[in-house]
Amino acid sequence: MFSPVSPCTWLYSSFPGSLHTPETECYCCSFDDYKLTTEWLLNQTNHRPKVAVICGSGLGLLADGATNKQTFRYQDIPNFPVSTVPGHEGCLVFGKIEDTSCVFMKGHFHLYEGYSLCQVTFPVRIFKLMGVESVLVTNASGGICPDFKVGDIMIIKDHINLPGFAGQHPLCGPNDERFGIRFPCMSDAYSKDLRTLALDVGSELGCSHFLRSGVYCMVSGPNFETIAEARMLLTLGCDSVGMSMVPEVTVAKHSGLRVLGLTLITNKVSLDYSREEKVNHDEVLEICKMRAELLQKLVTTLIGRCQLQSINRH
Ligand SMILES: O=P(O)(O)O[C@H]1O[C@H](CO)[C@@H](O)[C@H]1O
Ligand SMILES: Nc1nc2[nH]cnc2c(=O)[nH]1
Repeated sequence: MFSPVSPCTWLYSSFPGSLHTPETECYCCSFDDYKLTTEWLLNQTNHRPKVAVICGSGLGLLADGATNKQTFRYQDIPNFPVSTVPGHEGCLVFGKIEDTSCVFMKGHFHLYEGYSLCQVTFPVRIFKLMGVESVLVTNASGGICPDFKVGDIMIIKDHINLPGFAGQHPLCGPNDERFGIRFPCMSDAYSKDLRTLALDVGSELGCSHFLRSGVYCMVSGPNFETIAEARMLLTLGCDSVGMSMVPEVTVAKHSGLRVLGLTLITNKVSLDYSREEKVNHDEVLEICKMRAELLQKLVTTLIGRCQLQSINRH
């Protein structure tokens, strides 16, 4: 189980009713922690997923298109964190999309929930050990690029890891060579093949007009941006901003998984002091609901094709 050595344990445990106990706190997970969870899952299911889909805020129904489903609540899986954010159901769904065996995370974890980045990225290493080859990460984000509209889907071509600049990085700590090298290259974190495939599939489905490509920036949250922060992000070259995904992508790339990132633009980030609209999480979830069916079609079609692409490459 997790070793109770988080430098923050004393802080969290000093809040009455805190979610954090010495048992759930960790600084680093050991290989045995990952192994235990992987073996538990492999014993509980006959599914052997090749593709993992991480569903962000309000996007859990991406799993609905799968057949032969088997569901596990996060709280029942040894070592798994639990979801605390509305719109994150908190279960792992195994199933098939056409002939491809998949695993869907209905809800993922965030720094702002108080989890360590080792906990946030824990499932990604489980997927790797289960034999997953490609990861599709989806989430909700605010549009910084003035051309973006609410409801656009941005194919992530690159990211800026702002918490990483401040030392909040999932690969800090001892490096386990069984997963990957000490200094991984991140200039190609998002597979070019998968990005091209996403554009092709989007065009086939007639949704090219709201498919975008751009740079996603992760902030820790939980507050939405001030106008000065939003302007800074625009200057830095960010097209959208959110509070997740980058740790999972970094750990996935570190362990040699192919990554595709899709972010739904749920709101336009205010860059102007005269704008009256105020963003809130309910609005984010509302837009996710509005686009869910189309995103599901996109993801489902992509999964069949990306597995085919993977087979052809071997
Ligand atoms: O990134 P996901 O989890 O999709 O959700 C995004 O939306 C929430 C804020 O509304 C934050 O969690 C932000 O990161
Ligand atoms: N940081 C951030 N995260 C989001 N998630 C959805 N919209 C937003 C946003 O505007 N800012």
